Amino acid sequence: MAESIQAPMLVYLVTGGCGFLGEHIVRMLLEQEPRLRELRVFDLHLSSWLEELKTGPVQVTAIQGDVTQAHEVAAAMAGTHVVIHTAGLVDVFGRASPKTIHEVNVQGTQNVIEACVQTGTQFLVYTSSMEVVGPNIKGHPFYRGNEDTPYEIVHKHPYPCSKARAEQLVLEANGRKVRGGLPLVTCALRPTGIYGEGHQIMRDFYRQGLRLRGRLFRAIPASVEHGRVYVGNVAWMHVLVARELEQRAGLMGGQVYFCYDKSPYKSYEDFNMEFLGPCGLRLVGTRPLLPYWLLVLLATLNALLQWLLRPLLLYTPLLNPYTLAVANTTFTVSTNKAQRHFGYKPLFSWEESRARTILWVQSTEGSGQ
Ligand SMILES: NC(=O)C1=CN([C@@H]2O[C@H](COP(=O)(O)OP(=O)(O)OC[C@H]3O[C@@H](n4cnc5c(N)ncnc54)[C@H](O)[C@@H]3O)[C@@H](O)[C@H]2O)C=CC1
Ligand SMILES: C[C@H](CCCC(C)(C)O)[C@H]1CC[C@H]2[C@@H]3[C@H](O)CC4=CC(=O)CC[C@]4(C)[C@H]3CC[C@]12C
Repeated sequence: MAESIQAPMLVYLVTGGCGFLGEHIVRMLLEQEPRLRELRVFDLHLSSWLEELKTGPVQVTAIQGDVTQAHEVAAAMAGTHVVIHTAGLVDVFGRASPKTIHEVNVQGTQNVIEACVQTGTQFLVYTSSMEVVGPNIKGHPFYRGNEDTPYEIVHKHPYPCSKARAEQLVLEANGRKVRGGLPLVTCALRPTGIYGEGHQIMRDFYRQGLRLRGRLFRAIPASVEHGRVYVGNVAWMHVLVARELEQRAGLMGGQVYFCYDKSPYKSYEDFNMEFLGPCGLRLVGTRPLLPYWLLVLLATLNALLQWLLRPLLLYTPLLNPYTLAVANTTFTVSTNKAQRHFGYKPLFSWEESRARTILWVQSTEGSGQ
């Protein structure tokens, strides 16, 4: 992508551009990519906020489509230079079947890769996940790990299985010849747990706390650390990778990068309190109120109930054996690979990320957002 002093010429496509992360990527591209001529936003469900973006200098094209449909993906991608593939089915609660998760996350990604080859799109940035590495089902801690830290990867749950397979497909596709004969350059980003404006689970905890007269009850020991990353910084890393892939194809092609910033390492619940506390909630207990064995029992019961009730209704509580294992296992990332390879520095400080998230949580009260 040669630097141009003339009219902007690049066409980008963001799959899943109407989701939590996707919206931030779309807005960030419009703010931070001066070479953009057209931005295509491809999603199963188009959001109304896209309309307001259509009045700016960049042509924003909304495309309602399904990544599992190869022809829809290929049609949307014709003539694009870069694709940021963020669409995915994020489900660790049993809302979707393992088959559907596989179709969207794995087959959908395969369709994006084949469309790159078919249409001549040369740069592909994939939103992977830390879940590709862990936590594993044995509960082994990953403490301040980086992209090269050895870790026993054991997947059973459909979501991490699908993200791992999709990431592998993306990395293996690096170097394939696309239409016109140039090599495909791919790269995968692995965010830890993302937070920020639009984070639905945060909003759900907030509402639950309001219902419980301003209280949440500690379930996880404060000593279990989680790595979290602000959505604006995740979006910024995507934009930067997309921008740098051509110049640094040899270095970055086929690589994975953890997505990180300077958010503090804390337990899942203590981290959420950084935002929910200033919104008037309080976390009750310095230690978990229930013993761990009882939580395991409740989680197992929930899984059993989900299975029994499935013919009648979808029972999808937050607590299940998988979410309990993830929440109860230390998983923190400490790396500078993205900084070394393409000069990434978080765009938003921790203070700013926190302030923005608090404002958003406050704005969701009674707003039905
Ligand atoms: N939320 C998190 O903490 C993390 C998310 N990720 C990854 O980031 C990506 C985005 O996740 P979120 O924004 O949190 O989820 P989200 O559910 O808010 O966004 C996903 C978007 O993909 C779209 N989509 C789903 N199925 C589709 C299909 N068949 N065709 C076209 N579009 C489809 C949805 O409509 C939605 O707009 C996912 O790939 C996820 O695996 C990775 C690490 C952490
Ligand atoms: C829902 C969990 C917290 C509730 C625990 C309880 C019931 C004891 O209070 C969440 C704890 C950790 C979350 C996951 C983590 O942030 C990593 C993720 C990465 C992704 O790619 C997708 C989302 C998620 C799996 C995230 C999901 C919610 C938690 C399990």
